[in-house]
Amino acid sequence: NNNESPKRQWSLKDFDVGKPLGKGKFGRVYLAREVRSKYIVALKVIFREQMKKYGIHRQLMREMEIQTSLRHPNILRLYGWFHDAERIFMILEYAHRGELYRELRKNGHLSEKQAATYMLSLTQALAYCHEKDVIHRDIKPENLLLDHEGRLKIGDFGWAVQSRSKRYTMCGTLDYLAPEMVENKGHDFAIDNWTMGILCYEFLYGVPPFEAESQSDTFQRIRKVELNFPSTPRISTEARDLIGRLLVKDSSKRLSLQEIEEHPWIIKNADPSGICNTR
Ligand SMILES: Cc1cc(Cn2cc(-c3c(Cl)cnc4nc(-c5cn(C)nc5C)[nH]c34)cn2)no1
Repeated sequence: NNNESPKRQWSLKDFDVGKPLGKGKFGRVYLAREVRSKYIVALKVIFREQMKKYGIHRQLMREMEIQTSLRHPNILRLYGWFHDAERIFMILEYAHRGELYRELRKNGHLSEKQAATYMLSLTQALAYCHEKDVIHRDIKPENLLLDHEGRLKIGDFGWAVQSRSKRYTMCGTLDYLAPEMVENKGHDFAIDNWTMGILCYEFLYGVPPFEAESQSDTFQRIRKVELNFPSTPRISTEARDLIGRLLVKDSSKRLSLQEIEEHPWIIKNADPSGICNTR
């Protein structure tokens, strides 16, 4: 829209750079403050030679175009970017309460109200992305952040990062691959609906549904959709119903985002404000 502020030319001297917040294969994220406004941001720094080495320059540009155009309360804002001779810098919204994963690990699993509230936020963010033909926002828990009020933010450009704490390594993310990915078929919007099922399970049980000793066992369990629900923690029938209607091999038979929003478990448990601080 034409009342958009003109694209400022940013440079590193506009920022006081603070502590590192996270690091990935291609770079790091730092806490930073814009000097004039004192506005706190997260500054993601990507090393050019790493970018060349992994040949991700074009993908990065496309992802940044997408991310800049997205405006949604549950999607981390990309305010702008700049570069110098050896690095590319992205000026990102700072999520004050960090990784949702930390909350999940701290409490072992989330309450049904918290899980349903985060599921609703994710569904609304993904519905917004799908309207703009953006799929596969890479919604692994490592990429889900919480703002100062505890509101969920999808915090990444859909490319692999190593989260700061070593305990969930990158290979752990294969738990999130859908059958069509594992079997190398094309994937479409429904890929995100599968991931929503994985996430909902993990929010409620603290572990992903198809976790196994080896990668091949995990692939096997994904392909056969070997889904079982442990007896503890006790999860409501509605929650298991929702998970069972998302983790469906035939992608055309998975619940749509609209149907997730209208599911009885979501209606009964989710806080529409997206903020749920009840344990
Ligand atoms: C490279 C690379 C690493 C990562 C993963 N990552 C994301 C962040 C991050 C962003 Cl982008 C925005 N806000 C954040 N807030 C935190 C945070 C706040 N607390 C209290 N603790 C943390 C951690 N991290 C944020 C950092 N690393 N993506 O690409």
